[in-house]
Amino acid sequence: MELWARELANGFANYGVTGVAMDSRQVSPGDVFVAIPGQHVDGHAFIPEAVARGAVAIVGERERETVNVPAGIPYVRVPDARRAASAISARVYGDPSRHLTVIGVTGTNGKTTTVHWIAHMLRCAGHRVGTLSSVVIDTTAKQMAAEWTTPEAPQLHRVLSEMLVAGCSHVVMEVSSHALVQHRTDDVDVDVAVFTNLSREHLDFHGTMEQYAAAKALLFRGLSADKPGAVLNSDSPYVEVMRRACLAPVVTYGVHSGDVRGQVMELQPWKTRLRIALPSAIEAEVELGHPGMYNVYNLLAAVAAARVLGVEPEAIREAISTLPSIPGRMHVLRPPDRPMIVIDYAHTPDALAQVLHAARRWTSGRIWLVFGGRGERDKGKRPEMGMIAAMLADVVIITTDSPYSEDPEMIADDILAGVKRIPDRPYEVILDRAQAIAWAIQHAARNDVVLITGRGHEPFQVVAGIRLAGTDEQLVYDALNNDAPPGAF
Ligand SMILES: CC(=O)N[C@H]1[C@@H](OP(=O)(O)OP(=O)(O)OC[C@H]2O[C@@H](n3ccc(=O)[nH]c3=O)[C@H](O)[C@@H]2O)O[C@H](CO)[C@@H](O)[C@@H]1O[C@H](C)C(=O)N[C@@H](C)C(=O)N[C@H](CCC(=O)O)C(=O)O
Ligand SMILES: Nc1ncnc2c1ncn2[C@@H]1O[C@H](COP(=O)(O)OP(=O)(O)OP(=O)(O)O)[C@@H](O)[C@H]1O
Repeated sequence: MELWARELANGFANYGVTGVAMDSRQVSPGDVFVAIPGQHVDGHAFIPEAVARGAVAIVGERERETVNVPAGIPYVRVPDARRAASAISARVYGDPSRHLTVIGVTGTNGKTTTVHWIAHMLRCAGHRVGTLSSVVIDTTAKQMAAEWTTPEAPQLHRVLSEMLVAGCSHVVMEVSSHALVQHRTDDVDVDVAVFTNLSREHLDFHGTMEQYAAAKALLFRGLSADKPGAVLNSDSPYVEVMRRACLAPVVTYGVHSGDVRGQVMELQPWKTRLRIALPSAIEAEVELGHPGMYNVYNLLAAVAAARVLGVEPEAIREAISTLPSIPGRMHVLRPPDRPMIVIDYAHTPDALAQVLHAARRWTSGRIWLVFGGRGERDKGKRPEMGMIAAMLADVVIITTDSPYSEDPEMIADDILAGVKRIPDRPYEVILDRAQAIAWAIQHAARNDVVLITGRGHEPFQVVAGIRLAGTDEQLVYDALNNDAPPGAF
């Protein structure tokens, strides 16, 4: 930690500050308010509101004369407000990560799944484990729906301190590239860092794949040489970027290469038989009850991490036979006399391709894919996903997926440009998501599959700034109930 950040953090801890807030609407009495110059608004404009809510000190980047700080309230100007927020949060909440074994998982896809599977393996070995994922924040004493993949530093350190109080010895958490670039995790003392994979995503934020990879590599750069290690996917073209960033010992995993190696014996529609070889020459044949090659990689990442953490092979083996499903990932509904319906969270080109490859094994019939593109996010991936959809599905239904402030029709046009690159692929554009899902279910035959991707577990869409409640599962139930005779489902 830079000297200025350490001194600032110590100063606030000694000053008796009891909490940290980066958003004026979340200030509690006794907090220090950190003003962030944002992309939309300037957090410095909310200093009076923060003080009115009980902030006892302010940190910002602007000169004191240019901001409105009420008399008697200390103001500290810093070179980087996000960096300051992280340092102060860690110190004010008692540096909880130093007393926990923290496993950070980064990568474009598979973070949530890998986090929950590592946590499961550690629990099978008898540890008390907290988790932070984009589905849930679980301190073991309480569970909260997650709004972020990785929360802002104040919430992050507060939650880590709650996990410590709840008696956790380990925490497994997702670390997003946004979090790494925005210093949210700078002061989390990570012990084991895991890399799943890297493919196109968030280029609106990172600009290029090189910069995106460099952002992910920050997690490994932060891992000191005395830590148990980094766990890297050696089949990823980006493995060397992560390895170069790393001073800690490296353990790799993969199907084609790796210290922990998975050899697929049989890839069945819904499960996979594989032989896993560990560096200690221990080999075991296991059955993974989750479909797709990509889940083989998630499993190998979890196994390698568990071994680095000292989990015995027997506990790992037991854990593999009881691995949990993740809400909204490959969630299967089998209404009688209807096509099978699968809800999944694929929202990147690679994830969509992986899931469609897996889906091809489920049916000799047709795959009806219902999906959209999220607003205010990487527009370049939309035509790519459109083309993948048209290449790998039989019927493509383009719909709306949380457009935020964007026009859903324009987003659909972006996707359509990719769909049209594959000649003669049938497609429909039905912007109302409920209608799109209902249309696919009505038209698909009994032995077809309706695959609905992009929203997974998410409980709402944001349309023109308004949160519209309703999961995809609910939309499926509505479609079936409106259409089916009573009691058929
Ligand atoms: C693109 C991005 O990362 N944006 C983040 C950025 O927003 P911004 O620069 O637009 O902030 P702003 O709205 O201008 O506000 C500036 C400051 O004023 C504050 N404010 C604002 C209004 C008010 O009344 N009072 C107040 O104090 C805000 O809290 C903020 O601190 O700074 C804000 C404050 O830190 C973040 O909330 C916001 O995350 C937005 C909500 C977001 O959607 N982030 C996503 C992209 C994200 O981080 N995702 C990753 C996962 C990605 C993945 O899928 O892998 C994640 O970890 O969740
Ligand atoms: N290893 C993987 N490689 C490619 N795609 C994957 C992989 N694991 C999961 N997926 C796909 O990505 C989707 C999201 O999976 P998961 O939530 O585990 O990833 P994530 O990185 O946490 O994403 P997010 O942070 O957006 O939740 C899944 O529904 C599946 O379609």
